[in-house]
Formats: sequence, structure tokens, C-alpha cells
Amino acid sequence: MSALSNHRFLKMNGLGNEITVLDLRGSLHVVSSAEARAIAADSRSRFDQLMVLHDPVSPGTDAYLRIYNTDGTESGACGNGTRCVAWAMLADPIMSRPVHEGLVLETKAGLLPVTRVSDTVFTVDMGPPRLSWNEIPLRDPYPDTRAIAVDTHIPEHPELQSPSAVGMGNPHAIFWVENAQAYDLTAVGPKFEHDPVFPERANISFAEVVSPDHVVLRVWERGAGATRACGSAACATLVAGARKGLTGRKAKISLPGGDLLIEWRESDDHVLMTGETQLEHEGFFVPALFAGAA
Ligand SMILES: N[C@@H](CCC[C@H](N)C(=O)O)C(=O)O
Repeated sequence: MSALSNHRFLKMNGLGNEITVLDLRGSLHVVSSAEARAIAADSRSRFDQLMVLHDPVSPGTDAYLRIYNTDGTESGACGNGTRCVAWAMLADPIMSRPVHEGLVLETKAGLLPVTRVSDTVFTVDMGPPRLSWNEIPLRDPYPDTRAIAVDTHIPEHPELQSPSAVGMGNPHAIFWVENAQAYDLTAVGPKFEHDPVFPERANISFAEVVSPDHVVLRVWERGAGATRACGSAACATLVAGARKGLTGRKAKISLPGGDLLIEWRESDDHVLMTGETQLEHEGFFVPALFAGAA
């Protein structure tokens, strides 16, 4: 029987980005790719990202997070999911413990300090953007210009060329377009996600600048497909927009699921993301879910 059988989970969302939160603190179990896919396949626990809490690793942190996409692959960052985890650690009657309000979470990509703005609104310090080609990562060296633009295109859309590339603990490519609604994400997204220029694949964004402090964004997520919101993509977009002179260092990023406020702080180069979280329901994994999943 899987260690996850009968285990409690929370189904949440961050602006419609579907998040399942699982608390494995106190356990040595590491969710396998097959277990993550099985959890994603069930309608009660369906997710774009599965956020798994483990015991803290580095001194001064409150939990270590493993983040899984729908396809079972792991990511170093998920902004919307991090806000959901913070809510669970502070407000869920079972997951919350008497911790201080200023949480510090850790992922394989680094530290994520979180502060609570109101009951359901949190700010995540997503850290500094990664702008060199080997940190994003890209296949080939690119000079660090005002906005790194990578050479990728698909024949069906000759206008979609040279997206900005930014790492936010995960790889992002941003196309600057006149109308973000004009693209069929399911047709175009996977082609760019798997472009060999991105050795670890990439999250693909279509960004429409409304004004220097407002961008409309649609995102095809690596390993999860079209989602209603992607926090790290919103951060990457603001950074790339500011470097290109299209936006200021603070902007509202409007996604299909709602708005995120993003600030690229001048004093320490960190990117701050503020937005809502919502609890949908709690549940328990039925043992049959993991039949055949190692
Ligand atoms: N939705 C997330 C990003 C999730 C990770 C991504 N799909 C990846 O594999 O890089 C967010 O809110 O940041």
C-alpha cells in the first residue's frame, strides 16, 4: 500500500492556477512521478501543480517544498502554489502549527520568504531573476543584453520570434504580442516548450503591454499546459518588460484567473509577487488511486 493512501490533501487555487497541497512533514516519503500523475488524474485532487511540504532542510526555513507538474516532472518554483502553501501553514486547522507569520520556504531553486498581506493575500519574495544563459537555462551562450532574446520560431507564426528569456527558478520565454488572446495556446505552446533552444523545456508566455504598469498575459506551462495563472511567468514578464523598457519595475499582470501585482525591487534585485489564494476543499487519497503507481 502506498504511504499516500488515506493521506489528507487540500485542493486550492491561486487565481485559478489549480494547486493541490500535501503535507509530508514528519515522513521520509518522496512522491514519485507516477504517484504525482495518479493524484493529478483524479478529479478531486486534480492540479496544475502539486505542492508537497517536507521537513525544513536549511536553518531558518519553515519547510522544504517539492513541486510537481501534471505530467509528474518537478519544478524549482511555483509562485501561486507557494502562496497556497503559506495559507495552509498559517490557517489550515490541521496543517498550521504555531509558526510566525513571516514564513521562509525552500525549494531546489532557493529560498522563498512569504509575508501575509490579509487573510487570503500573500506576497512571495521570488528572489532575483536568473538572466545568464546557463542559469535560465538556454542551449547556447547569449550575450546579456537589455533583454535576452532567443532565436526560436515556428513556420506557422513567422511573427513569433525572439522571445525574451528569464529564469525564475524555472525557465520562461516571453513573446511580446499585440493581442495576447490571438494565439491558440494548445497549438503553439507545446512547440515552443519543446524547442531545443530550451534544454530543460520552458514555460511559454504571450504578453500584451497595455501600459507601463499593466500587462495582459496568457501562459502555456511546461509540464502542465494552459493554466489560468502562472506566478513565476508574471514575474519573468515584468523583469523582461522592464529590461526592454516596455514596463516600469512594478506592474499589474492580468491573467485569465485574475491579477497579480509584481515588483522588481531595485534595492536588492528581488522580484515580489502579491496575489490571492483560495481553498476549494479538503480530501483523502483513496488507496486505489495508487494501484500501479510506484
Ligand atoms: N504555475 C506556477 C509555475 C509552475 C511551474 C512550471 N510549470 C514549471 O515547470 O516550470 C507558478 O505559479 O509559478
